[in-house]
Amino acid sequence: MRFAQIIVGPAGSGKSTYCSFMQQHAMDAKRNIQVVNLDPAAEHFTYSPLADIRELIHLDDAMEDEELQYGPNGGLIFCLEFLIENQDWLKAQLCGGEDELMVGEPDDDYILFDMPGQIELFTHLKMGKQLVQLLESWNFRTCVVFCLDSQFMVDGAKFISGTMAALSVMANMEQAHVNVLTKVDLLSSEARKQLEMYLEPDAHNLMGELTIGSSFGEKYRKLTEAIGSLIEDFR
Ligand SMILES: Nc1nc2c(ncn2[C@@H]2O[C@H](COP(=O)(O)OP(=O)(O)OP(=O)(O)O)[C@@H](O)[C@H]2O)c(=O)[nH]1
Repeated sequence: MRFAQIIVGPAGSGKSTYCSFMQQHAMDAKRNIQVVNLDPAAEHFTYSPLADIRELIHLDDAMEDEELQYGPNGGLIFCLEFLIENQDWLKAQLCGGEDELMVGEPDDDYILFDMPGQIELFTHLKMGKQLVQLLESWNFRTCVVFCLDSQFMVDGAKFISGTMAALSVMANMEQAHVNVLTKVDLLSSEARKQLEMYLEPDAHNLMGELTIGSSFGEKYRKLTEAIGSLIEDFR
């Protein structure tokens, strides 16, 4: 059995940093965790990847192609589609050979997949799911790790927004899902205390915070309450 974490989250939320620290932590514990970079626009990261999508296709390839002429977001989607179409490349990196007969059966691998920060790839497009299906067919057990900047968890409106983003990924990917709060070290002591409140949130208190004292909050009270119940149901 092999294991994989699909590391997703908004741009700059700390995905690559998480991968580096996890790999270092594993090394300290005399275990082996490998990282695969699947962000075709990545500029630098501090781990040395087992495989790097930029060797297959770089975002610039899609953006600078005279026929394709993609912008950054369309180009990124194209690159991930290209990866799925050229799955033999990834299989060769992970399984050691392109020929079905030559594919080894590595065991006990633990691989982190560092994904791009465009979360639409995981909230409603199909590439994230297709990647998981491929990994499962190569004997991986997968889970999704959603990185969220903790600064998005220190007031009611940001909490709702961040939680809904995580929930969209969870509903679309249909995988075991772990949320990781990053950059907690950057929070002030007051913000850290507030954060505690959001770790075990009481939906009714949060709704009060959002609806009282603003005309927007009053107007959309019912909608906010419905969103609160939805989040509560998925907890
Ligand atoms: N202080 C602090 N900085 C962090 C932490 N996690 C990430 N950073 C910093 O935040 C910035 C973005 O981190 P990355 O790991 O590159 O984020 P990313 O999600 O991989 O970014 P993209 O691939 O561009 O979406 C870097 O400057 C990191 O050093 C953290 O827990 N604490």
